Amino acid sequence: MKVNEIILYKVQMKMRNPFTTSFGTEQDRLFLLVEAKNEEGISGWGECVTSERPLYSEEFTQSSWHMLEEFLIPMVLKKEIQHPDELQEKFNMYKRNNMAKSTLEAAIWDLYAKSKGEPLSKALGGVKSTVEVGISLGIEDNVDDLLKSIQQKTDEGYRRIKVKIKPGKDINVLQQIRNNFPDIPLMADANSAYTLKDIDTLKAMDQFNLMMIEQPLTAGDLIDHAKLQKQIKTPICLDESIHSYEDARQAIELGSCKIINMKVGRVGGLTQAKKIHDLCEKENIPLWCGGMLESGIGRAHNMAITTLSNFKLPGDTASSSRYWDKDIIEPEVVVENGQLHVPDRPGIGFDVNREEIKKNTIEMKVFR
Ligand SMILES: O=C(O)CCC(=O)C1=CC=C[C@@H](O)[C@@H]1C(=O)O
Ligand SMILES: [Mg+2]
Repeated sequence: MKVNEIILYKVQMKMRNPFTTSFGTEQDRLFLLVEAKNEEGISGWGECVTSERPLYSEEFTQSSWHMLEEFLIPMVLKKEIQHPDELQEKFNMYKRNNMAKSTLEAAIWDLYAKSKGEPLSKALGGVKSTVEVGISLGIEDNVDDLLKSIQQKTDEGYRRIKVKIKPGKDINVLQQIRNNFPDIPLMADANSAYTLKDIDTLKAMDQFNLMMIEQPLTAGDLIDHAKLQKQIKTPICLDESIHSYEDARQAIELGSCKIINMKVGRVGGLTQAKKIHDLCEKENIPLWCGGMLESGIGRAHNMAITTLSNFKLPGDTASSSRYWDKDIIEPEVVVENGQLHVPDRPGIGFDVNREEIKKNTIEMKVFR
């Protein structure tokens, strides 16, 4: 397979509602798309999950644009590629910058699957045709609004509710949620807002029968999470601490977590995600697929990877309409009774809406 042309798009789309976590609020998404075309004019698509500012990790949208333009695209353009797995080794001469790497690699995976006439889920080794999903709710100014959102999303059939917590908005919030929803599958994402000094608060969360607490401590940490896991009942799920296969291996060996939130962009692409998936399956560490407020292209890739056997817990891949007045794919992603039907058409299985992409593109560059 040879990639004849690559187009890099910088896209600006306003989400329907602001999304607040312990490290900030986002509503105007500024992200990148990569379109990779082969000799037959077939296009594969990938989405970069960075934000405009490096709040989640060290990467941000402009850093990814530079990485792709200067280093990664030239490694792929006009080169013969037998299989997308080859890219991880090529890209690893450059340190980290996983979200930038993942954008291009995902586009090549989509193109590879399309050129074989195979759904991306199948090309990845997926075994499911439907996947269960939950929803991630941002921090609300007042708990009543949060309780209303939980009721609405539970009524819509989402299989688990993820709420964001931070010091001062944790025990009181979780208590009110449990007072109103004693039995719903519930988890909390701290986005690294705590330290071991908060051990009493973190222990107190054991009373709420949470499915997990996601990334309570510093991004990148494994040691303190291992100490914490020994002191609390609630399973720890890691997100911002797992950037590679090695991180996952060490986290499992240290006992830093019992669950991992898989984000294809954070780990550098679908090939690395598969490797981590297989390790976790062997070590009985269940996965679920996290989200990064993606458009439909990133959402489609998330659906495909979630079909692998060890994605055992509902992820964050909610409906397009949760985020966008109009998504850039057709049909849009629609959750029905807490489930997504994975398309069995070639590649990501959705058509891109070029008009919608053009309308939202603020910059683009064609590489031939
Ligand atoms: O709905 C989604 O796409 C998930 C949103 C979500 O929970 C997150 C998005 C981006 C970074 C984080 O704030 C957070 C997460 O940690 O999972
Ligand atoms: Mg998280």
